[in-house]
Amino acid sequence: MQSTIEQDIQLKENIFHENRQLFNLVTGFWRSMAIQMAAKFDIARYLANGKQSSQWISHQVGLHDETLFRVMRALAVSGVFIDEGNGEFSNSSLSSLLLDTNTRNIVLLESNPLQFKVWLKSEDYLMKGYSTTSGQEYWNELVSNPDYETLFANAMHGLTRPSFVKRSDFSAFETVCDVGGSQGWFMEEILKNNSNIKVGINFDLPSVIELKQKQRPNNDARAKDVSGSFFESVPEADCYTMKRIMHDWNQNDASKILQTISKAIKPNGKVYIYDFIVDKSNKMYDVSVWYDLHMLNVGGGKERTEQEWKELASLSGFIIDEFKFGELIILSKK
Ligand SMILES: C[S@@+](CC[C@H](N)C(=O)[O-])C[C@H]1O[C@@H](n2cnc3c(N)ncnc32)[C@H](O)[C@@H]1O
Repeated sequence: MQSTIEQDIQLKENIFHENRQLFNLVTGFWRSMAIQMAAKFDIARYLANGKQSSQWISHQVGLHDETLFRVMRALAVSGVFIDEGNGEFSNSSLSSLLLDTNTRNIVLLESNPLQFKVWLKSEDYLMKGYSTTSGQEYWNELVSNPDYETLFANAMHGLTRPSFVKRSDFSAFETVCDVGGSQGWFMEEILKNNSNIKVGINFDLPSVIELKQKQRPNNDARAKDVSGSFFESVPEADCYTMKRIMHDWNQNDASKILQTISKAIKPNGKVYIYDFIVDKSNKMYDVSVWYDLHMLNVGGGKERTEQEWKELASLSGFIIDEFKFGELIILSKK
């Protein structure tokens, strides 16, 4: 029989030595914050031409020598940077990814403490569900902090795959409205690829549109910015795109957004939703189920399976025409 002390020691050893996978999961936020620091101070950039000492980097950036060494040493153990010995480091395949602006923007957002903050409500959700929460709180908080809003918009742009536009057929439409279009990157891409479109509207909350007009004024005469709330009204159009919008909202709110669109959509119009389609048969690691939890914490949102998309469409007076590429859902009015 093992004594309690022996059992205790063994438990600790299991967690800290033998079961590294569990340890890495449990302490994920340590790694997340260390990567946030590396991305924020663009450390990978200083290694782009080969190995350097952390001390040299800290002098270039204006950081504390010993602390930067300790951050890089810990990240190297997790595969971010390579520890070359004698206080020198080089880029690993992971830290090299931070040299890409889009990837760095996504990392800067997803490892940001403000993103972590929304998870503090997890226990509440687990105990009581999310029906009393309004997802709008998160967006109101976001738009009241222009630095966070810019960080968010840059990351969203980083997540936009040009293939979304290239694979979508806009040939039948004159007016397209991107609902919740943020800084207008997506509409810009749509207009660039579709000369048939006469008007391309980027629709978002007033403060988002205000920021967009300051930072990214339109230079395509067909592009228009319109502000408002998709719970009240949206401009008339014959195609509505919504990229990473519906997953922010619970079934009731998501349905309200579709009902607002239903009032403004022109005859034979379409709604193009760009969101994950959760594949329940997929037992492998699938990022959509982690995003599903993140969206829940952001304010009661969710990622949906085909069946759940069908239910949402039907609840809102729409039918699903097609599921495409695992990430595009095309709807028309019932
Ligand atoms: C996840 S972001 C997606 C942004 C953009 N579609 C993209 O993929 O880059 C959600 C967007 O919805 C906007 N939003 C939130 N509440 C809104 C409302 N009530 N009316 C209009 N837009 C809203 C936010 O400001 C934000 O730009």
